Amino acid sequence: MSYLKVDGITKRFGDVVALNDVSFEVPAGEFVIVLGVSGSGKSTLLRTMSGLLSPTEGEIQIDGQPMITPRPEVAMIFQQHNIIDDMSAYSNALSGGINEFGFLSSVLQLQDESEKHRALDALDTVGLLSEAEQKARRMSGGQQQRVGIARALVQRPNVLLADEPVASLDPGSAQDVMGYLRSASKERDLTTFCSLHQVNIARKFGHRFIGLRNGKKVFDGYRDELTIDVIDDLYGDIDTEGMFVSGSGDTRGTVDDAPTTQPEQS
Ligand SMILES: Nc1ncnc2c1ncn2[C@@H]1O[C@H](COP(=O)(O)OP(=O)(O)OP(=O)(O)O)[C@@H](O)[C@H]1O
Repeated sequence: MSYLKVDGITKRFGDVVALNDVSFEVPAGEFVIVLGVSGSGKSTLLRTMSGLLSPTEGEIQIDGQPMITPRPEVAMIFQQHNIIDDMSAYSNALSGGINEFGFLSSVLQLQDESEKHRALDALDTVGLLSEAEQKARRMSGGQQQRVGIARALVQRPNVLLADEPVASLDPGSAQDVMGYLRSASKERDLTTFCSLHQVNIARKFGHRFIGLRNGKKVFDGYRDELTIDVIDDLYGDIDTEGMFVSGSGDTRGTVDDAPTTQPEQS
């Protein structure tokens, strides 16, 4: 049964059609990567799914409920991590409960033990428990993005939306962050959408892929279906050399442990 349903979404900004009649359904727990060139509508799709933007036409349902405004069970991670430099990794993670506990109690850290435990647990999930006291400004870009993931996890989401979470990172850090995102999603059974520019990283970590071009959905398939022809169709003449071999090094969260074709629906 689908947990998330995007039904005929169109989003216009004046004369610009950012999304054009996009529909798909996703079962709970699936890890979906949204691909497409710059301007194809990836961010608009994720922002609409998060409730930050209203569609011009169509509807999004999560767990059978229309998504009209942001909801705590849908967490968003941004490219610029949006974390506070002068706060520790722990305090930043704890601030993920801000919607649930209120701004003041979050800033004053008046949360109870279970909430504090949840922040530490989230830092553990992203491999930063030993860095909990570290000020964010002293952390690398990749570590800061992992703090951003931890903060989203503290929100206790069912759906995680990550809008180009590794766009500003070097390739090694990008793989690291994607590995933690993938393993956090698996560990917590989160339905996850992640938009990416880097096709090789997408192939390494993705399970299902949705391809956008000029706001239209032009591809929706699993890893084995994401062929060079599909990538050429999405991106035009980019260099695809090396995209179809497994990477070396840390394999945390890669798809080698995940089905590469559509799972049977029950
Ligand atoms: N707030 C806005 N006002 C006007 N036009 C917008 C707005 N947001 C997005 N657009 C336009 O909608 C189209 C899709 O933009 P979007 O940011 O969703 O693409 P994208 O695939 O995420 O691009 P990128 O990879 O560069 O972030 C683009 O033509 C963009 O200029």
